[in-house]
Amino acid sequence: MTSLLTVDHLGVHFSGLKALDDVSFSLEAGQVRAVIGPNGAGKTTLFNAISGYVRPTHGSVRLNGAEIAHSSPHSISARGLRRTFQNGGLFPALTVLENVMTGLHMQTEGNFIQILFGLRQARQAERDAAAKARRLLKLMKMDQMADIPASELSGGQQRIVEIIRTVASEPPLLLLDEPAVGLSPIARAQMMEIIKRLSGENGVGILLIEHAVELVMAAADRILVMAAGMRIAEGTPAEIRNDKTVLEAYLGHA
Ligand SMILES: Nc1ncnc2c1ncn2[C@@H]1O[C@H](COP(=O)(O)OP(=O)(O)OP(=O)(O)O)[C@@H](O)[C@H]1O
Repeated sequence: MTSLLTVDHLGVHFSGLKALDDVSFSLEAGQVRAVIGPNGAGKTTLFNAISGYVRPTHGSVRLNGAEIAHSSPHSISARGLRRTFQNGGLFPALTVLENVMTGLHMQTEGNFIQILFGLRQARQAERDAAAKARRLLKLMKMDQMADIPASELSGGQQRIVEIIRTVASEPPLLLLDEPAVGLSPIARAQMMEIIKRLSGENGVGILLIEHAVELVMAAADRILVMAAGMRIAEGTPAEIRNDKTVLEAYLGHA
């Protein structure tokens, strides 16, 4: 069976430095895979190489079996792989609802001609988009924030809205870069619930970089551990917790 995402012997070299060295793994629909490792392990480089922001030196990345390793970020995104960034911003002056609706426009841009020539249909499309955005916000327990400007949200709430905006277009594959960084314990629990719901109920494949070990252990189905650009371990949370190489290389004790 073809996996949703297959990363095969992927390498990224920066003038001699092997930021990513021969990394392989796969991700299935409905699965959450975490990537962990100390600073400089190559996690961000891995994300950049998968999403087209960095050109791989070696190896391949396949999305539903189709090679995407040398495609542009735009074309990779159009094929259904979406990502968030560590400092990805919302539009501060727009309301939470409007921000989520910007994520839906990707789906409706095919209706451009309709928008030009059929104002009535366009208004209906806009109403449908607003209703869908509200449904999503309600599902993620953010509906009470819908009509306030994004600038008035806390950092953690902004991150949650950014994820809702990213998933509004229903991508089959989502890359989340440190979704829980700087979140309060409550927001962290909410984030974990959102991640589980997206994968479990909506079947989204999720790849996430995360330093919060408790979130990783609770939310991930499988974990990839990296150090110095290389994959040093791969397995279920229970396997990783007891892996001697991981304890030595990552957690600093055995
Ligand atoms: N554009 C670049 N040019 C040269 N070296 C780079 C570039 N991007 C990353 N590196 C180097 O590649 C290595 C891996 O960096 P990367 O940012 O992928 O690690 P990381 O695991 O994401 O770290 P962190 O947890 O600190 O974000 C580091 O040594 C980094 O300095």
